[in-house]
Amino acid sequence: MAAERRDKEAFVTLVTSDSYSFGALVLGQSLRAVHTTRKLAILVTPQVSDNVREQLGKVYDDVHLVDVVDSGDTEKLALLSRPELGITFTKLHCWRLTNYTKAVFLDADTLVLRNVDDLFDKEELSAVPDIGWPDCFNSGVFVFRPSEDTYQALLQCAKTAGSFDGGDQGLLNTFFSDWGTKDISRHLSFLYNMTSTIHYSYLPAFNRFGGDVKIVHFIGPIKPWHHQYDTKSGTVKPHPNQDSSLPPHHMDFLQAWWDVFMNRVKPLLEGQGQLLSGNHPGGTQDITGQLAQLQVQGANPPAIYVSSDDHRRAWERGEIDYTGLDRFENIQKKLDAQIKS
Ligand SMILES: O=c1ccn([C@@H]2O[C@H](COP(=O)(O)OP(=O)(O)O[C@H]3O[C@H](CO)[C@@H](O)[C@H](O)[C@H]3O)[C@@H](O)[C@H]2O)c(=O)[nH]1
Ligand SMILES: [Mn+2]
Repeated sequence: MAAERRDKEAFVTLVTSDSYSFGALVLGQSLRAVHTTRKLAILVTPQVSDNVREQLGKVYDDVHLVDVVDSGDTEKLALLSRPELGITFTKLHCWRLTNYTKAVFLDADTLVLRNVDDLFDKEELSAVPDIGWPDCFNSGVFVFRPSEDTYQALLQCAKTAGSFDGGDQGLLNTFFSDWGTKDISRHLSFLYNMTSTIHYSYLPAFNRFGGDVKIVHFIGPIKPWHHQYDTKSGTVKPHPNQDSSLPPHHMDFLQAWWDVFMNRVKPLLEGQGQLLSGNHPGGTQDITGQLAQLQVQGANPPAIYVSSDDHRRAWERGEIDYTGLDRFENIQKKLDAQIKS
């Protein structure tokens, strides 16, 4: 294919915080690992620190600074138990990347396992059914055509109809409401957005088709970067809140995420002085501990995991109080407070 066309097509993701940036770095490197021929673009908001933006620039061809768009719809987001997701309206900015003729949006919590450049043969709006309500599409992976007109129409739709889940997925399913019925070629195979969650898994189908998964999507509040990684054994350990309920294959995908992180992202970050230097003597380190260090260095520290200096220093040493101060509900509460303020 002509190089000019390839240069006008891009994979696009979004980050509004330093923590999601770990996801974006892994995603970008996973796309490089499967030798994509398309450009990599990322939307970042001013909350992402300068230091992190610089790291993102090592992986992404195009780092676009955008303003936050927030649905502010706390009532509907409460139904979804995810008060933080109003900010995902910021995703709409991807339609403004009009220097590309076609693009594929990927959430920052996705990981690419095989080359998916064939997605650029699809038309707007192509996506995979959502596992919770398969008449809707999941908005973590979709093919679209950047257009200022579409962007304005989406904003208008946000003002008039709004989003039925408070996030971008509800809005996009309202706007592209004929996705379910109009054209079957816009239904992508589940292999392009394999959501593996604790709530639902069709294991026999997984055993039959799982080997062909192209993109895995870590939906839900606990992301790969919240898990612990044991540097001695080179294996990921389940988050204490997920321990007993994870489907077995989920651990393999988490491991795949961490393998990309350790082999392809950590070496990039190591040039960053003290970042990633705080391994716990026992060999266990948690990326959020590294995040805390990143926040100490960053120009605009979100400090969401840090409640006091002592606690912060313990966290940085990798001494994480999983059953006490650092238990998941507390982290979640802090995140919630951060988003409301
Ligand atoms: O604080 C945040 C929250 C989200 N994001 C970005 O927005 C995406 C969507 O959020 P995520 O936490 O991945 O949501 P999911 O757990 O995947 O939940 C679902 O619901 C969301 C809201 O409707 C949709 O955006 C998702 O695609 C859909 O899978 C992320 O991947 C990031 O790219 C941020 O940058 N910062
Ligand atoms: Mn997601």
